[in-house]
Amino acid sequence: MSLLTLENLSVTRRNRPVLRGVSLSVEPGEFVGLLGPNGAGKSTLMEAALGLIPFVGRSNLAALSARDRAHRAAYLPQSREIAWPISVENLVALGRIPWPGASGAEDRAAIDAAISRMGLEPFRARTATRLSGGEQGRALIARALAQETPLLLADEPVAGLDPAQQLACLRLFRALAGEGHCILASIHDLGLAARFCTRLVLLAGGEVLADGAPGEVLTAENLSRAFGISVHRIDTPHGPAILPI
Ligand SMILES: Nc1ncnc2c1ncn2[C@@H]1O[C@H](COP(=O)(O)OP(=O)(O)OP(=O)(O)O)[C@@H](O)[C@H]1O
Repeated sequence: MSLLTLENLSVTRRNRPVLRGVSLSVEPGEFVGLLGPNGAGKSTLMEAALGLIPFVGRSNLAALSARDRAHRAAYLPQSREIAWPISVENLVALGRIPWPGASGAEDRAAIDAAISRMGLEPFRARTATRLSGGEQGRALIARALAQETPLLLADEPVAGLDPAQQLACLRLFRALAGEGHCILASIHDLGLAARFCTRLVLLAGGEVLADGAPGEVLTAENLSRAFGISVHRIDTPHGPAILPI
């Protein structure tokens, strides 16, 4: 069963077409990396998929009630805003709001697991707004994980994370996909995307330029068309290293 199905999705923003007839279907077990130049519409696609902005076409997520949608999908927006000076633990606990019927023990287990998965134990009691940018980003990922949804839409989850935290986060997402979850994450680092994602979707000009296994999508021709760049690719025992030129 597809967790996310977009059919002919079109979005116009400020009288400019941003997405034009995008169709996409994402299955459990997939970690899909959403690639594309700045302004290609990666955030727009996630916002429209969730029904947060007007669109034409169909999104199975947007069609759900707010409660069912919150049970199906967690969302990490690109903006890392934390509105109140609450503790990291309480911030992560906000991910449990869609589950008012859960027992205290279930909530506690979900919060503890999310904090542990993001390596946030030392920050648990700290005021979230007084953490570094990367630490705040990890706390917001933990909030999304605590929601315990089958689908996670994450807008540039590794932006601002140090190299070790980027690896840890992407390894975790890959492991979650292995457990049957489904992750759709925008990402600008082509090497990391190639290494960790099971599938890549390249957006350009408001359309899906390529969709498939990393090796099929990250071709010289596709990257030149999407970004206007050449790349030097070196295959290492740890996966491809992709150097934009
Ligand atoms: N709130 C908004 N109101 C009007 N136009 C917007 C808004 N947000 C984004 N846009 C426009 O929509 C287009 C797509 O933006 P979007 O944020 O989806 O791109 P993106 O692929 O996520 O880019 P980036 O890699 O820079 O994050 C851009 O031209 C942008 O200027």
